[in-house]
Amino acid sequence: MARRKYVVGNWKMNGLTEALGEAGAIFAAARGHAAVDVALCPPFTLIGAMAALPEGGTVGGQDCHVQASGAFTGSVSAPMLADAGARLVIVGHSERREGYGESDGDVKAKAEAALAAGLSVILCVGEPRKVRESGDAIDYVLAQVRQSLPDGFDRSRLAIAYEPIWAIGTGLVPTIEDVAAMHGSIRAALTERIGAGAADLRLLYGGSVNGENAAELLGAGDVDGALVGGASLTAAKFLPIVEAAAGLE
Ligand SMILES: O=C(CO)COP(=O)(O)O
Repeated sequence: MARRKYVVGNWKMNGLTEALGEAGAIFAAARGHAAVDVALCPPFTLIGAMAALPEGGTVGGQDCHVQASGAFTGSVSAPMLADAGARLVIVGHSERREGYGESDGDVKAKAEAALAAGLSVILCVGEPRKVRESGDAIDYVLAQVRQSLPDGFDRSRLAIAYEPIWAIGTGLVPTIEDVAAMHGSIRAALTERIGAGAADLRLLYGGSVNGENAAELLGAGDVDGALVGGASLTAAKFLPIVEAAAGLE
């Protein structure tokens, strides 16, 4: 099974109703690139409206609770995301792991809850700067992959995003060789775990991806797409990344 390129925008805590125009422009242009899967993950408040845009497009959440419902003030469950029109959810983003103390076990439970609700999952992993500098980045990330991977999953509904924490929002990116080495190692760890089917899983790179560096990053070995933060907020910045992915098909 050939892996289709996958370009996903993570809007983080950005976006009011007026930003839906950018989403509409992104979805409309993305239709012209049939070989690339494009999705946007806005804040919870915009999911329903974005999923209902006439341009049509794939919409996701940025987090979900492990339970389907209950007394969890302020939380949103995976079935609620699906009900609002989301088709996927990001779990284990470093801003959740670091900012909200989410463990690998929590991330695994969230991924399982999302899959059970019929959503696709983008499971994030990535090392802090100190770990990169100490030379242990691959071991660190593989431990995250092994411990946060859901038990038993449909390969078409799980993607892994490698996002080195020091590259997020900083303008810094690893070398292409380091990206390829990390993605190759993640693929090998997945193969150990689930066998040859690991070749079907999409591995995304995230961290300061923009229109200028996208073609090179997306062309690295075992890189099947990008998880984009800042450059996903406008069509002008995001579409060049989609075009770079399309150019690699
Ligand atoms: O965290 C990210 C996407 O999830 C990456 O963010 P930036 O693209 O802004 O570096």
